[in-house]
Amino acid sequence: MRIDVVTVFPDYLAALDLSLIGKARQAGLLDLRVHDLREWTTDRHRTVDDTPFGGGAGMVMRPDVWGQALDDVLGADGRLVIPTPSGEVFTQRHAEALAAESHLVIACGRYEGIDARVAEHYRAAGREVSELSIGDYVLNGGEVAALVLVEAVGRLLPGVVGNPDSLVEESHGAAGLLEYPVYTKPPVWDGLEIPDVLASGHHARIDRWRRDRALERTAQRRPDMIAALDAAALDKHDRAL
Ligand SMILES: Nc1c(O)cccc1[N+](=O)[O-]
Repeated sequence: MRIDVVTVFPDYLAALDLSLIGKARQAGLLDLRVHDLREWTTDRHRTVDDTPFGGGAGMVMRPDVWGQALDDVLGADGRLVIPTPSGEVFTQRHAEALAAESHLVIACGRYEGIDARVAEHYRAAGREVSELSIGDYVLNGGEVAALVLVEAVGRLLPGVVGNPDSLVEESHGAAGLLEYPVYTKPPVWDGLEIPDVLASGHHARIDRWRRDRALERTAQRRPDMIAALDAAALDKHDRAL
């Protein structure tokens, strides 16, 4: 997969040289390219923004500069992704869908955002344009969201995560539940012991205990996820909880 990130702060994406994503890039599993939007400016001051029509505080990023950049970077197969507080909330389902694409282009807005005609232009040209939010809070730009998107999508690519089984039981995974609590050595720490069942070696009981804790945790913290569960996914033991 190829992912292009276009931003006025390319150094912000340096963290993607580290850890699993960095290793995936070195192994050729992920072709990640970061571009400075100012490369597409034509004026002496390398201007990327201007005042908003209709008035109001802040500045808006210019459609002409973004259009030049995205025309060059999208190529024939790029799917445009725009991190924005006004987007659909990004979920694991979005990550899975984006991981199935061959080429993503992430346009990182700053200031008050990118002129709305940019998304409109590429939708009118028949492109898939995903405006996605990583959460209901205010950031200074899309770069942090781009880091989240690249990591969430990149780790799903074949060969990136060492043990693909570990992708199955995660929070927001196939079961649609939050992850159960995890424990490791020492068996007693600060006077706190691990749950006995986890040291029992009885795998059926351990599996049951883990599902019970995942259901309880999800019901307490994310009742919306419980409500979204397919009833058929709950067995009679689950319903008795
Ligand atoms: N929340 C936010 C923002 O304030 C600015 C750019 C992108 C996002 N977001 O993706 O959630």
